[in-house]
Amino acid sequence: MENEQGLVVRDLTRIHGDGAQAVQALRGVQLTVRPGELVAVMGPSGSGKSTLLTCAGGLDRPTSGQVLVDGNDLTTLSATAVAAVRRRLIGYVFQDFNLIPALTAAENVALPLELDGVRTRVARKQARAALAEVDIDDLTDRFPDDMSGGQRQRVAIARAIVGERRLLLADEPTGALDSTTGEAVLQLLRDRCDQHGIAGVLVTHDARHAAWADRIIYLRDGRIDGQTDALPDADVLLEAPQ
Ligand SMILES: Nc1ncnc2c1ncn2[C@@H]1O[C@H](COP(=O)(O)OP(=O)(O)OP(=O)(O)O)[C@@H](O)[C@H]1O
Repeated sequence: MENEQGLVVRDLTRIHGDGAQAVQALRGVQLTVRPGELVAVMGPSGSGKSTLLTCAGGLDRPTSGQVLVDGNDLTTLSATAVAAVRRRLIGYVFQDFNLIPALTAAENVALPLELDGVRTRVARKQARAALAEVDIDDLTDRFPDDMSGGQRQRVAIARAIVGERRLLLADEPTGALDSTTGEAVLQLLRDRCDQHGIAGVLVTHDARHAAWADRIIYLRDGRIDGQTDALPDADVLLEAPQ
């Protein structure tokens, strides 16, 4: 295991399909996200943003290249070992929350721990702690259908940070939310990276959302086409007259 913390992506390529149908979604992407750093990924539709995120999160296998999460090379591990790294170290936040309707907030958040063999009582305790961290410990026993969109996304974030997560991947996490609720969700992601030294990657179409990141990378046709340091402080943008 290499001693590199955070996320390291080297020469990443991903070809979806084969023959005449083959689509080269990523063409040699290099990216390092250090612990505590939040990087935004922007780019036109079809430029490879989601593919980059799913490869970084071990949900998709790259065609070539390396993906290291806290030194664990997802491209050389067995499928079972990748799944274990995913459950223990990687948290995902999606646009549509992906919560299980039949489970309460605490049960949804505890699920990745329980799947990983953590005893139910311990998992539920950690789930309650994660829900408290995103300020919804009063919703522990509530079902997703009885929550607002913002509350559901907080549950999804709690599920993504529960336990000892080291990498937080968010794909348009504010897409289904109004702008105030969306900003609160981004603030939460930012705080997690700052306070817990988690490496974060945020895919977004919105430059105001990208302003929460330390760095923005631009993808075009599967390549990194440019990079900028942080935009003006997000709080300043929020306070600016509309
Ligand atoms: N499972 C798949 N099978 C075939 N082609 C795919 C698959 N997933 C993605 N692609 C193709 O790979 C390219 C990159 O897709 P990707 O979803 O990563 O882009 P994106 O930047 O996230 O787009 P969007 O902003 O629209 O979500 C696109 O041409 C897409 O059609």
